[in-house]
Amino acid sequence: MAKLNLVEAINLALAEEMGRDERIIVLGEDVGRLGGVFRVTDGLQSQFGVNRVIDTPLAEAGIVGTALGLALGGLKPVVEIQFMGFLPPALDQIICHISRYRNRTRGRHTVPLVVRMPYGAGIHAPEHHSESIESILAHIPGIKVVIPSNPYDAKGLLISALRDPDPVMFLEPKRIYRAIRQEVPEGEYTVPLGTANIIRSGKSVTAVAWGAMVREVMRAAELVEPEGIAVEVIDLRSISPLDDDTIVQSIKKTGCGVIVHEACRTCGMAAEIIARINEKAFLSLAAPLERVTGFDTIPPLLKLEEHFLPDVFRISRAIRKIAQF
Ligand SMILES: Cc1ncc(C[n+]2csc(CCOP(=O)(O)OP(=O)(O)O)c2C)c(N)n1
Repeated sequence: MAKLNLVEAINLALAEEMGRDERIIVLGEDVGRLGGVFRVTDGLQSQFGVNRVIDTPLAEAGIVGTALGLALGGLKPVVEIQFMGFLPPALDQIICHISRYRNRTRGRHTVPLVVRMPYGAGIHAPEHHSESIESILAHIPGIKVVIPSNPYDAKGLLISALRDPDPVMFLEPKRIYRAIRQEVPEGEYTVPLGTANIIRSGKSVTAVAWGAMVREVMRAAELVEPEGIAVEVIDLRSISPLDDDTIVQSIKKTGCGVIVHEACRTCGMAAEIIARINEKAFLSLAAPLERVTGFDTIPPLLKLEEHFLPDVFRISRAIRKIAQF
């Protein structure tokens, strides 16, 4: 079995599904000849031709609006937004139309499209290239929001997204695009949307993360292990729908939890997760729930980025704090 990184796993999922389903087309800025800024769509245009892998003008609202029309016309478009920071012009199409077509037509029309986008900080990129605004997407009813943390899940989640009848936002943590290699099977397999994964079991503290933060949380869990703190790590994989059952079951076992995300603190996903734990497992809590997050500021440049992003130090400090109760 080949060991692939995240970029290669996503590329493989696209190539395999495009081979199986000729309704799938790819469109976005520089996705064709160049193969995308991060080379995620590398080779697809030469394999499937210019009618199925389309270089578009620099106009996010136009690209996503076009994809909506193509989806309603019977195709399965996969849009690449070059960086999540350039998503806002397309939010009008996503919020006002794509997310509501099923509801607007009383289920007669669905919108089977996928919007892929690199997101998150950690690669020393300038403004608009480090955004992590997943909670804005999670706030929109009618779309699914998926974030893989490793190559195996990336391929399986993307195949599920491509086969889903409804719109899926597929967020790619670019900080780990090439940082992890993992055995990824050839051929089809799926990872279900809306299902979290317990990637490390423990009885002391529950830690919830997604995307690039999963790796940091795993490092923190290993750091505190010799101190007698056994951390259960949940990789959320989908932030909408949110698999709160898995989180609640874990909290009932450990009695305390920390949620880690690199997005800004205010109205980030941690706030929603903490609210759900309060609703469903408050009486099992032995300590206040903690969150370790980015700060309420634009992701800063270069070295300051290291202070903005939750790291092993900040995460392990939060874990120790709640484990003491
Ligand atoms: C709204 C928005 N979307 C995407 C980008 C990312 N981006 C930066 S340069 C570039 C290519 C621009 O190509 P072109 O307009 O031909 O200008 P040239 O590279 O020739 O100067 C893209 C897509 C951006 N800066 N702004």
